[in-house]
Amino acid sequence: MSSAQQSLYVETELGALRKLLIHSPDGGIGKIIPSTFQDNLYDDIVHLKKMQKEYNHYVKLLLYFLDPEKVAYINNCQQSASEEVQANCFIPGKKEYFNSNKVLEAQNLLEEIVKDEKVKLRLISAICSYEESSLSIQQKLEAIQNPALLAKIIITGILPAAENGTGEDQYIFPPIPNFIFTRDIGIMLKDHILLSRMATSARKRESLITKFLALYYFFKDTPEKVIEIIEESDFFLYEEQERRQRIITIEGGDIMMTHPRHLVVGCSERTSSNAVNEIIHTLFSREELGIEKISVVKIPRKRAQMHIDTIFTQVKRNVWVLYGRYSEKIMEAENNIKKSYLDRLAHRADAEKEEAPEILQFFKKASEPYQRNKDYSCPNNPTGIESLLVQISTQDYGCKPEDVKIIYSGGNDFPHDDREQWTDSCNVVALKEGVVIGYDRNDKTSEAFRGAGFQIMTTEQAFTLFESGVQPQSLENTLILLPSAELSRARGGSHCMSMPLLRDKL
Ligand SMILES: NC(=[NH2+])NCCC[C@H](N)C(=O)O
Repeated sequence: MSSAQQSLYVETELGALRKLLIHSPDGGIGKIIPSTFQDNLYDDIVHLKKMQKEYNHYVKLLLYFLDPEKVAYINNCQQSASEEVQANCFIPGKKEYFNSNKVLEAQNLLEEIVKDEKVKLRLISAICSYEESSLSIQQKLEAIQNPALLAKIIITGILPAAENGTGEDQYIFPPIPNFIFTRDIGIMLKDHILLSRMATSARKRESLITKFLALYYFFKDTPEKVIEIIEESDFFLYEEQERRQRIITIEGGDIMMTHPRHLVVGCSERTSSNAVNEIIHTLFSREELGIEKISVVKIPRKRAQMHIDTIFTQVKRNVWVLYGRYSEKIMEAENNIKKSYLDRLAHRADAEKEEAPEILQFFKKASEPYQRNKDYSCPNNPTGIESLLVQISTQDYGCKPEDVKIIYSGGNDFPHDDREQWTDSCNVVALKEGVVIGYDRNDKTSEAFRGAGFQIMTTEQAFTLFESGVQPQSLENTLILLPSAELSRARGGSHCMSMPLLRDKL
């Protein structure tokens, strides 16, 4: 077992975070133009430098918790007289980059694997054929001897002037601006990884890169732990229409290991129903995973709620943050109030009654051998998302029903609930149980956290606290707020920006 492999394990959303995969906003993002941001799954063009600055707060916060020595290194760089050194310590590929083996940067790992000539050639040919590049582009890439540069080009799609002989930077591939959302590219299920199968062409190169990282870095010696789910072998015999129905797409934002025996899977704009079906079969058949229960959360296919982690995330065993409009408990009443409000705002299509999310559960005892044709569906499904969350807290974690707290986006107060869900109020990642990262712009949600007994602090305040000697791991019940003016425009929060690789067991 390689050392990378030994330390990969995630069985909850809450255990103290020890290692994760991230990707810092790269130059490709700065090349998106107004006519392409939608195709790139953004809702605006962003100011790259400001976005990177905001992201650096996130990185530094992660380091305080996961790798404090690197914070000392970064602080040191910040004191340098050279602005370049100050900036470079956050830029992957630069010699000043902090290089942590706890907060892993995808670009660095890519750099690592392309040092192997065989892997390099394979990856280049896979990407060039996916992107339909010319032979000459492929040859230019093959000729690059600097692995850091190659990794950067593969991600940003920009071949610098010095490498292409034309005297100008050349855009050889489209950017992959959503690669910052490492949550979506793969999912750790205990010591296995389930590879995603991105739903949109804007994110397919990310899947390809992730597959290479899984096979040639993380699971180099144990490829059997890499789980891939693809369409059946006769898929290509069907007509277009039929094929569309059978397609398998999976994105990590729809998959949560909420408990070592319980997996929650979203069926959404991004994760297809066929995929959900196959996930159930595949994971139940992998008895070594010990997954007994799979809850499927079917949500309407909407941009604003493209994955289930845009609707809810877990904060503590008994605490969740949820978009109230999707809670069956308040949906009915809320719908009526909103309808009258929206009606007054002229003919808004969304004034129509919301489509309700639906929960389906499947159960297989770990000791029972798996049978493909057996029906594992459960008879009494939770009536909606809120009941599911309460069920996880009470049945899986043994909390008392009266102790379960649901914190609602925007305090469940319209229109703040909708506004703040849009800027990822429900998308928080736990650094440890009860200590989560959110966005500073979601004021009403922060108030709701405060009301539920959490202290709220900005990253700046957290850093000052840690510098004064408070141990990050000693924090309890805290929501830490990231600056988010630019980051939030990419339509993802801290949960999306993290792919946990190692968490303590609870
Ligand atoms: N897990 C998540 N919610 N990820 C958010 C991804 C946002 C990204 N712009 C996309 O549309 O793909």
